[in-house]
Amino acid sequence: MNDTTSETPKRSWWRRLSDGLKRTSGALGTAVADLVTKRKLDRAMLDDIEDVLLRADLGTSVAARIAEAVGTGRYDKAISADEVKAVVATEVEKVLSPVAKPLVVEAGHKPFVILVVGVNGSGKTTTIGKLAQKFASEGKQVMLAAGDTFRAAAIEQLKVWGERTRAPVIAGAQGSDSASLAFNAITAAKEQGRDILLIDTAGRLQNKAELMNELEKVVRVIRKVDETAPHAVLLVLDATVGQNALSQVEAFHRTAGVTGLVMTKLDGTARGGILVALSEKFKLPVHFIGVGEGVEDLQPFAAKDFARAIAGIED
Ligand SMILES: Nc1nc2c(ncn2[C@@H]2O[C@H](COP(=O)(O)OP(=O)(O)OP(=O)(O)O)[C@@H](O)[C@H]2O)c(=O)[nH]1
Repeated sequence: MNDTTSETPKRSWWRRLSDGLKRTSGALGTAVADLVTKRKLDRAMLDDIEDVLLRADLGTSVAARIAEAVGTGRYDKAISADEVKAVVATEVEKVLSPVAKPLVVEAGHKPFVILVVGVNGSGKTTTIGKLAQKFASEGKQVMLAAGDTFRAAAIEQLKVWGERTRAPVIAGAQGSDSASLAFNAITAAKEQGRDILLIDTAGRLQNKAELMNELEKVVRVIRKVDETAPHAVLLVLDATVGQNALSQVEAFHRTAGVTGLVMTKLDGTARGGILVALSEKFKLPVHFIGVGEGVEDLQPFAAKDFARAIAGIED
């Protein structure tokens, strides 16, 4: 039946997810299929499978574990690509299950302050828009702070989200001090009794000390108004940067104390396994993933769905 309107939201998200991850799952699936045809399983085949997994950026320890699991009980036997995919899905899910955690807005903070950080163009504004929409639909009073004071377009983009979600936007002039803007925003959110304050920040490269110091200052200044804040620090990562994501996590975690990750643009890479490598290494909660340009393409992260999609298992 081709009636897509009867699809449940879950089903349509699965479609978006598996289509979005096609580059990774397609590359993986084709390479595995090539390896297993007309051969019996031996050490050389397992090494080749491990290489394929490394090329998808799953990381050395996860790739080795999967190869080991594929080999268990199967030496000298024929093996199908589907069997390998099933093992990949099972092992990837084991890594991801402990980190797949929703973003929880704890009671007792008014406002609950969420600082959104990351490099240029990683998808911070899209993430803020999505979160503002979600919280507003739950009846929460949201406020936005346009802490990316470098780019006029970023301030405008946030204002559009403010209008859409009926959230007031605290913004300064282009080039104004982002720490004082954060200070003003949290003060205003307190005075107005807003439930949640989402603070955008300028995109910055993790190796630019000056900008990272500025981010440190933003956090310090926020704490002057509420010493328990920020209550969540979300690092938005662009999956297409590959291994560079590892050093981004390290640097932003050191500077701002990241509490959770959002990974966007998984549709733009054949190396979507980077999310698995990051999870294995840092064990930071993963809240959302993005598999396309639209705000509906950013959804809460579910370990099992992701593991099946990346392994190329059809629902
Ligand atoms: N293909 C794809 N594009 C995405 C995804 N998430 C965001 N984008 C696009 O990436 C671009 C940058 O997203 P923004 O949300 O503006 O990123 P930002 O981090 O706020 O950017 P700066 O303000 O430049 O730091 C936009 O064109 C988005 O539509 C995704 O999951 N997949």
